[in-house]
Amino acid sequence: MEPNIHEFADGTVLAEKLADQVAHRLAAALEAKGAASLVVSGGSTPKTFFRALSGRDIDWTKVTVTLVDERFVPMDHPRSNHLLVRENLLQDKAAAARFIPLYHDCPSVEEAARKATEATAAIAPPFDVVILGMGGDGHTASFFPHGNNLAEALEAAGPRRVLSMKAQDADEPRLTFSFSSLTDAGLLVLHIEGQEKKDVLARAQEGTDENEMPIRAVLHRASSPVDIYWAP
Ligand SMILES: O=C(O)[C@H](O)[C@@H](O)[C@H](O)[C@H](O)COP(=O)(O)O
Repeated sequence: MEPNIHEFADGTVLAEKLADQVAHRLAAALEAKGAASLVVSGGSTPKTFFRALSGRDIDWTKVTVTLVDERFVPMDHPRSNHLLVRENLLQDKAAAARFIPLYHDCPSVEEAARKATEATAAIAPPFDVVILGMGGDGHTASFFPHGNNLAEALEAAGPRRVLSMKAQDADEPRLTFSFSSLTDAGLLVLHIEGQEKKDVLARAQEGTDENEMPIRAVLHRASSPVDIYWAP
């Protein structure tokens, strides 16, 4: 299924449009089920979008927010995605949402992944909204090229869970939802910005080796349509 590409004049316009689309999708889920789930990525790209979404007027008390992936660091660590989401998304109206962290203070990242799987199992599948980012190496979530658990993480019919991931390109051990947990979302978005990321996307779309560029698994075999949001 070919991705749908939405291009915007700049990151601010993109953030407002994406916040509108996500709020609309969450509101529809709340109307239909009385609950909604939002699963977001970390990194530097989503900050403006998070701030725009935090002010949208939906019943956030019934929305569960969690992370696509997390660095294996405590919440007060500057590289924590939980910290990023707490400071930028869980503010204003969205402060009322329930947040489920992936990080757990365990002796190993493998044990933390088991605890994160248990802690997130209560979120009814499929997730309503999943927002992915992409690194310059073609990783998404914590599906890093040549990651130690990459094959398992990318299994099409693998169990819904959180796995640990270690990779040369990752600054620290990671916790990541599996491909199967993320890619049947009601709304599956890849949010990237800048010409460099657009060039990386083009290279990913031309090739098939998922170990080299794991984003290819999402682009080529996600069960949900992929909506790419891009601004210069
Ligand atoms: O924990 C993370 O870093 C993210 O989940 C990761 O997958 C991110 O989306 C990309 O690395 C892009 O990051 P930037 O937005 O900083 O380029």
